[in-house]
Amino acid sequence: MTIQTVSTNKSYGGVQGVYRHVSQATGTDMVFSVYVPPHADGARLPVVWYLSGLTCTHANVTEKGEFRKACAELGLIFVAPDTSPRGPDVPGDANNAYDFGLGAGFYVDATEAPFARNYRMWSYVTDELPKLVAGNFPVDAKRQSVMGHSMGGHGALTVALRNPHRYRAASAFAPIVAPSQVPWGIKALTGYLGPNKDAWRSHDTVALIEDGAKFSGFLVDVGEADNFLKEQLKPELLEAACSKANIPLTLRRQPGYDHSYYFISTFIGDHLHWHAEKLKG
Ligand SMILES: N[C@@H](CCC(=O)N[C@@H](CSC=O)C(=O)NCC(=O)O)C(=O)O
Repeated sequence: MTIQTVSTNKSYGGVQGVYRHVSQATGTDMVFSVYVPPHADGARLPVVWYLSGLTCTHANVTEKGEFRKACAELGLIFVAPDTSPRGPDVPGDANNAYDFGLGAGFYVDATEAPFARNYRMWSYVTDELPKLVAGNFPVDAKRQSVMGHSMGGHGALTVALRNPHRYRAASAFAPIVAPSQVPWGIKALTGYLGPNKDAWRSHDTVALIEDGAKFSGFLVDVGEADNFLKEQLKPELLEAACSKANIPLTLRRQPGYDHSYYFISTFIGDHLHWHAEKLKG
């Protein structure tokens, strides 16, 4: 598994890199970014996975997330994958909408034509990319955690609930917590997985919790001025599900904050400190 270096820049004593590789999972080239903090020769470091939202590539959080200072101080590797396969042969939304297809893989392995061939973002972020990163960066694979934003918050919570022994922490900014119940999610899960809603449950945080999935606890921030809060995000459904299942949830409703990277960059330091505590030792 070889990777090609697109760019590297020194930052906070570490290296911010962007890399490209040929993905077996998606059948396309994929680009991702990795920040490696300053570290002693031979050291193996904990890794935080960041899953991005609709319309994003690796670049949104890499350029606007303001995570590097905290990662450098805390000794965390930070990995940001793309949100979908891309390329001239990759099908997208029939109407070029922003919420399906390119930039909107929803972290599932599609079963429906014509998406099943390339849209395999679940396998990509939980299997192929972790192996690639472990083989090319100084990662301690026993110390991994995951966070994400919006569609990527959905991705982070679902990969954690389905792999509770792999990820020591999971947090989210403005996550879609019940995609089976909201317009963004219904469109995506129908398109990628088909109309049978039973197949959606393993990609729906609230449904996974209702069906018995467990995790040690979540940290979730939402902005009270987020235009998507009431129709698409519905954090109250996560609150109810976690409460019923006795899963610890710290849900912070941040007054005045919207859905943007101004919101994420304000609180990402808190999240990284929370992750670092759980990734110690
Ligand atoms: N119409 C808007 C909506 C897209 C948007 O807000 N995307 C968010 C993620 S939404 C949920 O997954 C985002 O992170 N955008 C990128 C950014 O850098 O802010 C639009 O097309 O922008």
